[in-house]
Parts: sequence; C-alpha cells; structure tokens
Amino acid sequence: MSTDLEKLSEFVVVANRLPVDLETDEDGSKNWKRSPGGLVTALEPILRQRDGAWVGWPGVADEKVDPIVVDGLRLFPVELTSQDLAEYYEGFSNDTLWPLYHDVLVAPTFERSWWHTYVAVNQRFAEETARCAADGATVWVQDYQLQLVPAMLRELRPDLTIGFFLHIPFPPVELFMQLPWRKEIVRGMLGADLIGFHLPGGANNFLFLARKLLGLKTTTAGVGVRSALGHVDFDSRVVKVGAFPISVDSAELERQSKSDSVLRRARELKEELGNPEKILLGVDRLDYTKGIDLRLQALKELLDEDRLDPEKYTMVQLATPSRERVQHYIDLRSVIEEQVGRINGDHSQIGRPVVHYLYQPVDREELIALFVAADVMLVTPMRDGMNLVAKEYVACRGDLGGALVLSEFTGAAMELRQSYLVNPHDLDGVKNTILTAVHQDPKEGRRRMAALHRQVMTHDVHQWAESFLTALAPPGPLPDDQFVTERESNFARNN
Ligand SMILES: Nc1nc2c(ncn2[C@@H]2O[C@H](COP(=O)(O)OP(=O)(O)O)[C@@H](O)[C@H]2O)c(=O)[nH]1
Ligand SMILES: O=P(O)(O)OC[C@H]1O[C@H](O[C@H]2O[C@H](CO)[C@@H](O)[C@H](O)[C@H]2O)[C@H](O)[C@@H](O)[C@@H]1O
Repeated sequence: MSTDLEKLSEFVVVANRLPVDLETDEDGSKNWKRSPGGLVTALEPILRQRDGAWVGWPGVADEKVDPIVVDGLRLFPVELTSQDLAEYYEGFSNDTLWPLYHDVLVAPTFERSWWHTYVAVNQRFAEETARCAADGATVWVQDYQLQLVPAMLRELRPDLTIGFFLHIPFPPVELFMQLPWRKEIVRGMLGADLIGFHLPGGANNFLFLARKLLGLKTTTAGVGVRSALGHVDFDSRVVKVGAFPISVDSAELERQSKSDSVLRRARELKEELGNPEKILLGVDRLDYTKGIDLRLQALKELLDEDRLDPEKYTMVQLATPSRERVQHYIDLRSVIEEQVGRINGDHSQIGRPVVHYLYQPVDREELIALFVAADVMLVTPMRDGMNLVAKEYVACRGDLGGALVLSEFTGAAMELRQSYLVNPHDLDGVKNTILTAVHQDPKEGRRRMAALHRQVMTHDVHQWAESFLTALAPPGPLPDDQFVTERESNFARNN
C-alpha cells in the first residue's frame, strides 16, 4: 500500500459505489471508468476539494481490489460477492427499497434472505470505514443502500462525527410502514449526527416516523431548506434532521458549455441530426422512475395526431444501462425499444429517424454538447429524488436558449419553478406542455431560462456540501421544551 493510502483520513465519503467502476476491456486489461448516476457526479468534486477518502464497491462482483489512488482520488474498495450483488444490491436495495421509496411505482419485493445480506454488507462497509477514518474524523454516509451504516459505525467508532444523506425520496409514513424491517432502518439512520434529505417533506416524514414508530421525542416545527433543522432525542444524543437540495458543479458546467470544442460539437450534432428545426432531448438511466416511456408515448401521440411535424423535429434519447439484471429494468427496456421502433417505423424517412436512441453512456463532453444543442429538454420522472440532469441542462444554457419541461414529481421542481412543469400522470397535459415548450416565444424562453440559470448558478453542489457539513459540525444543546412525543404532538394538534 502506498503511504498516501496508509494515512488515515480526516474526511471519508461512504457510498455503495466508488466514483469509478473497474471494467475489463476486450483485450483483458482492467480499467477504471466513471460510474453512473447523480450521486457520483455530485460527490466527486467535493472529495477532490477536501482531499478525502471514498469507501465503496468497485462495480464488479467477486473481485478483491486493494486500496488504490485513481485520478488523484483515494479509494477503499469493499468487495461484494455475486450473492451480495444479487441480494444486497439488486435485491434489497433496488427491488425492495427503491420501489418502496419511489411511490411503489412497481411492487416492492419483501424477501427475508435479502434483508440478512443487506445487514451483513452494511456491516462490512462500516468496518472498512472504521479502518480508514482518522481519530475524530468526519464520515459522510450516502444513500438508501447504506442506511444501517451510521449506527454500526457509531458502535465501532464513537469518536467519529457521522453524517447521512438520502439521495432518493423518503416516503410518506403510510408507505414506509409496509417495510418489515422499518424500525431497524430508522434506528440505523439515527446512528448519524445529522440526517439529510433533498426536501423538507422527506425530513418531516422522517421526524413523524421517529415519533410514531419508535416513540421518540422530536421537535415538531417544519424543517426548512438549509435552515430550521429538526431534532430527535435518541440514545442520550440529539440527532439533527434537515433538508439540503443537491445540485451540480454549475460554474464548471457553464465553463465547459462555452468552450470552443463543445460549441463546435453542438453545431456538428445538429448537422448530423439533419438540421432539424428543433431538437428534443432526454437523458436518463434506464429506470422506470424516469418516465422515459411516458415521454415517448406523448411524442407518439403528437406525431400520430399531426400536431408535431416529423420533418421539423427530432428527439434524442440517451438511456444509460442500469441494474440490468433486475426484472423491472429488463421489462422496461423492451417497452422503450418497442416504442422507439414503433415511432420510427410510423414516422421516419430513410436516413432521418424521428427518435435517435442510444442504450449506452456517452462521454461527458458529448453530453454537454447535446445540452447546448437541445431546444427542449424533457425531464419527466414519475418520481425522482432530485434529478441532476435538469440542473445540468440549465447550467449549460448560459446563452439563455432552450426550454426545460420538468415533472412536478422531481426534487428539482421545487427550485426550478420557471420550467414548464408537468404532472406525469396527465398525458394530455404533458403533450400540451411539450408543444408549448417547442413553440415558446423566444423572449418568454429567455426570461424563463434567465431565472432558472440564476437559480442553478447560485445554488451549486459546493453550497450543498458546505451547508450539510456546516450543519453537521458539533451541536449545541437544545432546550428541553422543544421536544415532544407523538402523544404530546397529537394533543397539541387537537387542542
Ligand atoms: N457522461 C455521461 N453522464 C451521464 C449519461 N447519462 C446520464 N449521465 C449523468 O448521470 C447523472 C444522473 O443523475 P440524476 O439525473 O440525478 O439521476 P440518477 O441517475 O437517478 O442519479 C447526471 O450527472 C448525468 O449527467 C451519459 O450518457 N454520459
Ligand atoms: O448506482 P446505481 O444503482 O447504478 O444508480 C445510480 C445512482 O442512482 C440514484 O441517484 C440519486 O441521486 C441523485 C443525486 O442526489 C439524485 O439526483 C437522483 O434523483 C437519485 O435517483 C441513487 O440514489 C444513487 O445511489 C445511485 O448511485
């Protein structure tokens, strides 16, 4: 191990995935490639800035990887066996918690053996973290895959300051109560000193649960955005609860979007697409939460009804492969590819498909060029914790061009109020709003984009991390009378 890796870390990020995946190329050589998803996009610049360590899974099963420095980042891999992958990652994380926390869009599977593996893997993450954290270090645990880690880590290392952030929605109590292991999960999270959510709604749901499910004393005043933290009295400690909407590296994205190479590539892309009057764009992991099928259905109906001219408008849909062995994802891929085939079969001309569909990630610069080229960005999830793609698009539109169609059911919708907001359950509303965005008056478009751009430039990922880590810093005592139990809170409500 190099000395850099032997040094214990003052700041440690713990996430299911490392920011890079270990991949084997065709010639058998191993390479690190950027891993998918918004969590990695957000945390990578933060870790760089703070010279920390990252504990996570290297993206392949049954591979023992030693601690390593990749591209200047100190990485501490946690090994997952094929069985862990099937039961902890694909099973409990992505076939139980993911659907349960996303409005039960598909039915969650409650499988006892998956739970046991989830517990065991969380313990492994806690142990690896305990090994690499310096005395009194700050550890920031990420997301639903690791909800038990805060309590396990506190047990191993009471000297640490522990933060936990949930990147996906925290569900209403009626849904959360379905979970057979609901108490264990809430207790696991309460091992942290600060529990963060994207939105006040998630934080308030959590406080309510802590009272209702565990009978704990909590504060009851509504949690604000980056302000007015809630508090839970737990195990002779005060656990803070807050809302910290995540964002993107706005200045860096804006800089890249204005570079000569990106502007050149954006012009080329337009030409390669046959110089359509307008380009519509979707960029998502292929996930049933993202509403890719919904937006394709909207497009199909608009074309079928002659409300959108296929000779003038083109859509590009990037779908990054995700969780490819989970059945709902396999099924969704078939649905989407059939929709694309049907639209192109009915409405394209030779050499001019209406929908350009890629089931593969593109490199970052190509993605930014697509944002710059796109006239209408379609972000239509049925439910999404935040959705960084929406914010990235806005950050790349310092030229004040383009239009953002955004689902009300994303975290981003709370801040990006000047977008064209849609209810993804209302297909006619989505169709009409897409047409409004396509035909927007340029002056109105600039006015909207100016407001959106200002919002994203002033609330970036650095502010997100800074506000969370500042709130995590050691607490002062709270006056006793601010805490109430569920019984007292009901009494106060009814009188
Ligand atoms: N480089 C690259 N990044 C992508 C691609 N597709 C999605 N992303 C990134 O993945 C992240 C997705 O984050 P988000 O919208 O929050 O959704 P999530 O996938 O649920 O985390 C964003 O930072 C996207 O820019 C791709 O094809 N290439
Ligand atoms: O690691 P995967 O299973 O391939 O999934 C990728 C990531 O998806 C989720 O991202 C969430 O985090 C984003 C940033 O906060 C947020 O904008 C988005 O709404 C969420 O869906 C997941 O939460 C991550 O753990 C995964 O790494």
